[in-house]
Amino acid sequence: MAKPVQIEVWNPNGKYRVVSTKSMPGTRWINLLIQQDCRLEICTEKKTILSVDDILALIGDRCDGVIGQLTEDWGETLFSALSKAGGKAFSNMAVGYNNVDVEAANKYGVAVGNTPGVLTETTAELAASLSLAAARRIVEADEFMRAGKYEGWLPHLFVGNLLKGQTVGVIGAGRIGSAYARMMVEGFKMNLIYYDLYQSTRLEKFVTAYGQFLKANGEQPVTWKRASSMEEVLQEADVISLHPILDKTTYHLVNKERLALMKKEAILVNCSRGPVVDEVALVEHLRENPMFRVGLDVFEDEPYMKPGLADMKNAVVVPHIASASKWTREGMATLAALNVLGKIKGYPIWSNPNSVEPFLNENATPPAACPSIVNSKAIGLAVSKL
Ligand SMILES: NC(=O)c1ccc[n+]([C@@H]2O[C@H](COP(=O)([O-])OP(=O)(O)OC[C@H]3O[C@@H](n4cnc5c(N)ncnc54)[C@H](O)[C@@H]3O)[C@@H](O)[C@H]2O)c1
Ligand SMILES: O=C(O)[C@H](O)CO
Repeated sequence: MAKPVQIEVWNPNGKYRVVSTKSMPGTRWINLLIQQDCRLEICTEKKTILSVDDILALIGDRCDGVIGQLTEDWGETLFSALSKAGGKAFSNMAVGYNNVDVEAANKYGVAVGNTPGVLTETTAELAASLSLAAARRIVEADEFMRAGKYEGWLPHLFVGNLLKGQTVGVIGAGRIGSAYARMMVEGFKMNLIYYDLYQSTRLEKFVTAYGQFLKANGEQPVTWKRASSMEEVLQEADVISLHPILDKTTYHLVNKERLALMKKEAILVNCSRGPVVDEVALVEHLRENPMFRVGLDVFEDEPYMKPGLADMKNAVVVPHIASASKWTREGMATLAALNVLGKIKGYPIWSNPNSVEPFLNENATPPAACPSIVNSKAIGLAVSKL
């Protein structure tokens, strides 16, 4: 039997019981739920990753909706329990939902929400930060200073890579990949090569226009190319950033063979999901190629790193913080809460889940719609006319 878990209760007499498996930033999401007659229960357990049993205990015998986290395993067991408890809605507080078995949710008619759009720039900025940190060896240099090893300026001290005029490669040029590409092209005047299953005309137009602007100002224009294979990006780019979703097609997309195609002094950045890279192969590649560098926000077996990675001077590693700006995290909480609330209230789904700004305006009542439900078609939800 599932153990009881610690909770904090808001609006105890609310009609709808909504559970959040974690405390989330900001208070707007809490206020939106309690103003709409929800009794909100927030799990306050100290452990970071809740087990399926912990979540079963939270769902209990009556629950209208759950806001959950990307660290949780939302499959058959949880959706069946939620449906049995009368639940209609689940939302990840994340844009990625590879932790959710959507087919299982469909089977029980449970809506699955995610939080696109609000993370785009914040995540792209972290990918850009990791690119720079790796190119200019910032972490190594910081450790050196703190260890009291600096004895004065030297011509060879922490020499890294100049980005200007080099080629940035983006694999997965969706919302975040495109935002990152624009930052690197505009900020550092890099040429772009990208690979995606779909053409990104907006991105191509942006680079063309910026190239024309540079040329008109007497500067070297930037260029773009849509690669016909991922291998082409790996071979040509100097800095490569990974931004696809994680699914069967992207698992170990970067493996031993593909690492071998990359330039010896290339930089690889991963802010998508850990299993997109074969981390064991990566550690071996880093060991054998000391001029090759990586910037990693995500890991194959989070929260762990594969043996040897932590010892690599040519790796910059941070703990899955790409979306960690205050505005973004509060926005994610708001979108996740409104996905659950909207479904409970019987609202239709928002017509453009890539454009969620109306839900984020603190000074206005949010639209009567669910911002982003990934299985809306499968469970037959109507689209909002707003
Ligand atoms: N590290 C973090 O904190 C963090 C933050 C936000 C998002 N993410 C991850 O980033 C992912 C992307 O987010 P997004 O909002 O840009 O999503 P998105 O759907 O806008 O972009 C994903 C892109 O990947 C492409 N793609 C899918 N399969 C591919 C393949 N096999 N090869 C090449 N491209 C492929 C898609 O066509 C799409 O353009 C999320 O699913 C999530 O896993 C991580
Ligand atoms: O998918 C997401 O939204 C992220 O990984 C959370 O930061």
